[in-house]
Amino acid sequence: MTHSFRTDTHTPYYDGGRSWRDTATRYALLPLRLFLGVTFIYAGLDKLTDSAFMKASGPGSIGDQMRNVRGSAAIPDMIDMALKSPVGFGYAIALGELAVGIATLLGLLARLAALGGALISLSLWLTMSWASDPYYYGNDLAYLMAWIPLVLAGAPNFSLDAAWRSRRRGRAAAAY
Ligand SMILES: O=S(=O)([O-])[S-]
Repeated sequence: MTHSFRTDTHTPYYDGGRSWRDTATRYALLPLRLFLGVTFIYAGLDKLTDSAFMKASGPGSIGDQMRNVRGSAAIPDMIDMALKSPVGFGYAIALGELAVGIATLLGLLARLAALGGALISLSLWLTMSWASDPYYYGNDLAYLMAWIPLVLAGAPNFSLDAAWRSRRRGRAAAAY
């Protein structure tokens, strides 16, 4: 009986020593990072520039939106807390989204930014979109899940974190 071994099952289009598969794997999280970064910046700016939204009451206001979902929220106490200062809460969410989006795009403290994004999505899921039925109609749960790979991986490429790390390594190497 003869045995044959194939160690390479794909076509090696070499790119400076890497196959295209290695390159695709290396940058697999980049589309997700760009999408979440841009979307959170957009969501933050959208809220900040919507004068109807940043109000304690009235059509389209954050106050009315929270009162509308209070009965169906997973944790109504969270809504009660936010309703003590609906406009303050609105600014906190909008500025949080903006900061998370910018940091994610720049790859600055990327894991921390992704954790912030996940916490924002978690709190919106438990309140605003908890009543979605079936659950997959609610988008905040999908955002929460989308942040998790970035919490785990950070932003190893095209990022300020990576630039900072390689600068520190360069300095450490120069010191020896
Ligand atoms: O977003 S990334 O640093 O994984 S390419």
